[in-house]
Amino acid sequence: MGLTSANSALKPVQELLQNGVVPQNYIQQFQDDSQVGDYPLPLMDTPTIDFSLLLLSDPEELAKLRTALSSWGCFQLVNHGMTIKLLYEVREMSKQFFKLPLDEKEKYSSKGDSLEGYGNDNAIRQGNFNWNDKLHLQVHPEHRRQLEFWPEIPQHFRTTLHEYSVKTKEVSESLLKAMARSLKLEDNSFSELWGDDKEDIIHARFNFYPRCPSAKQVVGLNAHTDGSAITLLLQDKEVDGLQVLKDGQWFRVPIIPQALVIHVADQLEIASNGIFKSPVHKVVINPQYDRISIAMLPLPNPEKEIGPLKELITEERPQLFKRLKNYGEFYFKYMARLATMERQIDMVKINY
Ligand SMILES: O=C(O)CCC(=O)C(=O)O
Ligand SMILES: [Fe+2]
Repeated sequence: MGLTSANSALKPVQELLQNGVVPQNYIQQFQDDSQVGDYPLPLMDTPTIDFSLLLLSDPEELAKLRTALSSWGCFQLVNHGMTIKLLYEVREMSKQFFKLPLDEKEKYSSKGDSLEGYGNDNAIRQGNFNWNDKLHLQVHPEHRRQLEFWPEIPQHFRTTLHEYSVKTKEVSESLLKAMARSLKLEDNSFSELWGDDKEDIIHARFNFYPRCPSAKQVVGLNAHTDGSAITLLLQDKEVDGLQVLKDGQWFRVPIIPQALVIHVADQLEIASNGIFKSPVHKVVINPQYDRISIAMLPLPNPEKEIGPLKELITEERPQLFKRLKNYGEFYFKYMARLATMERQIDMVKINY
């Protein structure tokens, strides 16, 4: 990689348009029109799942959940108990952080090859770059927080993120139980895989997608699956852009302001022996409006070996994935494969 491209890879995307020209690294070679940002795509019509009914083990809601997890691999979760005020504050503080002057944000820049901090992933990408800046923070367990990456401006950032992390943990634990129940398994079947309650991990990824006059030529996040167990995504309340792939067709994910978009991620697809699907998704860019999103990513402790649950391995459904530790490391190592639309998780299949 030459000096210029290395520099523009590391420079925040937000700073790239000062001379009005999109750097070549960011220009995508789309194979067909349906890949382009404003192509009219159908809306994802997966059902909305009511968290309060899952807590009551409502049989219809559990059946809806199971269908959503094994078809789309994602759904919209409502009545999750997070207040409108909390969701408002999380979205607001994200917007305010990315609006800060560059030198203020750079106090929290990622160092070396650390995942945490402010910056973008483009330095580790081969192929075309993403029109996305991020702030990545590990929020759980609390004793592993690296507070030097946690913004002090806006003022309530740290306390609000703490509150949001605690709620995320509650919701994700209950969701994993409901997911197990939807397969007629013991409540703790998935969560036991994650390891000690104090050592399981949650990362937060704040995404910022600056508006771009050449929106049709760039991509916010290239097609990918998430490397966590599940993802709880808070989308921008006004600007859409998230798309999910199902049976070879892209669908737009509608905005439901009070909902969380829940994705099955790779480590849950592995644990469910492939019954639940980790969906390929991507983000397109808006020519007029900036977009934010906040992805909360619960995952097992990397020390813990994970693999398909014994109860889900049968003669009709033989073991699909290998057992392994530290899926995250593997996921990042093969990140570049995303450009070819191959999922990293397919490489840990027994018959790969
Ligand atoms: O911005 C979005 O809607 C999706 C973000 C996402 O896919 C991610 O952070 O992994
Ligand atoms: Fe994602």
